[in-house]
Amino acid sequence: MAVFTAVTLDDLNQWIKQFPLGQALALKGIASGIENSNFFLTTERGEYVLTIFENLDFDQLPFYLQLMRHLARRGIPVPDPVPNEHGELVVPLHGKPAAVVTKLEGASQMDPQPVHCAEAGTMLARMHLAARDFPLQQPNLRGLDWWLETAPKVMPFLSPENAQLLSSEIAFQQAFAGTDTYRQLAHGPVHADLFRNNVMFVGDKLTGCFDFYFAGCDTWLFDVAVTVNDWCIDQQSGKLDPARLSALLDAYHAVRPFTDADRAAWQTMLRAAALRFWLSRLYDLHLPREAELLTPHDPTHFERILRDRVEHASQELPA
Ligand SMILES: Nc1ncnc2c1ncn2[C@@H]1O[C@H](COP(=O)(O)OP(=O)(O)OP(=O)(O)O)[C@@H](O)[C@H]1O
Ligand SMILES: N[C@@H](CCO)C(=O)O
Repeated sequence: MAVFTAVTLDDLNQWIKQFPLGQALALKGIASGIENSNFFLTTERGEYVLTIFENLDFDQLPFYLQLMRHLARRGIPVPDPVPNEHGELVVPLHGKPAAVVTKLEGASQMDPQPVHCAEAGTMLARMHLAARDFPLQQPNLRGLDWWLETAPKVMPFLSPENAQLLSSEIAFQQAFAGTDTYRQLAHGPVHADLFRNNVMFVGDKLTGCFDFYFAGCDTWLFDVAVTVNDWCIDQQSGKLDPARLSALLDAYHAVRPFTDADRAAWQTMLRAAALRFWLSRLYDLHLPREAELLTPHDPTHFERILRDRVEHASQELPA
């Protein structure tokens, strides 16, 4: 159950008046998700999602919500935040920040085929291009600085082999971040968490993506690697699946062609993307926050992926 803050229809009667949505007619808690309290909200104007942010504060939220608004206005299928009468996208509800966004149609495709991977690749590239003129800046808050700060906290919980893997990989990534190749990579606002459960389909057609609450400015290639490491793998072994990988990369490349720097950085970036989720899952497992009530995701999945990416080269990016 992922509703940490209880809300009733009665609670909403007054609150909803500040939005041009008419009266609230129905409210249903959404069971999945581990970060926020989410509700499907039906009003006189249609179907929406109400999110109460449990762990994010008012300072960070404008970046996420304004980015969603920016993308929605450029035709990228993402939830569009509804402004209140003062133009605000984030408004307190029961003392916590909350937002109302449009509801996407469809359901996640947890067993994606090449056709779904191609759709994801196309949308990711379109999203990168559409965000180029987004004016707000926020770093990826789960980037290298966070890895350096967090690794010492989880080290005491690791086996000697895993402690060695973690420290050597962070050193490798830190060295890479200082290279010319890294500096030449295109960067801008990225989703940074485009897993299968954050994308909707109706049949084989992608209808949208959501959960921008790890978005930040980072390299576009990092975003591609995060996506590939979830969509294009055998879920048991973590190994890359060539057909799905080609489908996603070719579709991305057709919209935003990969550069020589991307090609030079690809293997390293797949490792960075695996490290990012191994570390965050280790952190959530061993150092859970108070507001985090659900079973954390399994870190060993990303440990396997990282070891595989270190030991086996992926196919190259399309030229
Ligand atoms: N705009 C939307 N349209 C339709 N469904 C949505 C929308 N936003 C969220 N959902 C539904 O709510 C669920 C939880 O949302 P979300 O993934 O943003 O929560 P979360 O707490 O950030 O979860 P996690 O961090 O585990 O991915 C989604 O799996 C999806 O089913
Ligand atoms: N996608 C993340 C969860 C946070 O959205 C993970 O699988 O660890």
